[in-house]
Amino acid sequence: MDQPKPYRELPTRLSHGCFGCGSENPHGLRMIFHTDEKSVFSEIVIPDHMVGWKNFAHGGILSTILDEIMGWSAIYLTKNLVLTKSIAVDFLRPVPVGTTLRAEGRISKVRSDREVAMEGFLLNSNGIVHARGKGVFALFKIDAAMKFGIADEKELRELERVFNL
Ligand SMILES: CCCCCCCC(=O)SCCNC(=O)CCNC(=O)[C@H](O)C(C)(C)COP(=O)(O)OP(=O)(O)OC[C@H]1O[C@@H](n2cnc3c(N)ncnc32)[C@H](O)[C@@H]1OP(=O)(O)O
Repeated sequence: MDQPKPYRELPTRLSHGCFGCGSENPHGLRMIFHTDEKSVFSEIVIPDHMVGWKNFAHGGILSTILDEIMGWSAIYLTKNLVLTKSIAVDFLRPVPVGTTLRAEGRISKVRSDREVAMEGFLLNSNGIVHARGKGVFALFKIDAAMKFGIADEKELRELERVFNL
């Protein structure tokens, strides 16, 4: 009999246009996320058209992936919606386009009910870290998210339902 997997996919495949995770954005990264309940992770192959220097992924794209993984980690692990307040990225090794990367995010410190510090990592298939990020995210309950216009009400209610926000 198959053993249950120690992780599961997050229900983030909602039809929206986010550059990082939107299933309906043909120009985006279309990231899919999994969790082991302590962190959130995603496997991604950076397409050729996101190149910077020859063969190396553009640093802005790597920063976006770190923002996205930290953002979804913050949503899932704190049960709030988020807006990025700040991120800082260390680019440690170039990332060749076309190779599989693993992005991982986790909580660094919950600072208040309105703010969390996160950390994120981009690793190659041997577990070597190519970039790491630190981010501060504003936390929003559904009503505040509605007031801020983060998404339309239908989408927010769907997020509230699937993530038990
Ligand atoms: C899908 C998941 C993927 C995530 C990855 C992608 C994420 C992104 O790219 S997000 C886009 C980039 N980030 C942004 O655009 C954020 C821009 N920044 C902002 O909007 C602001 O700086 C913000 C809201 C974070 C903090 O605002 P700031 O001015 O410091 O707040 P502050 O002055 O204390 O409060 C202003 C008002 O907002 C309210 N407010 C601020 N923060 C919150 C909060 N967390 N919850 C509820 N209300 C809040 C305050 O109560 C206050 O309301 P009022 O005027 O009625 O008194």
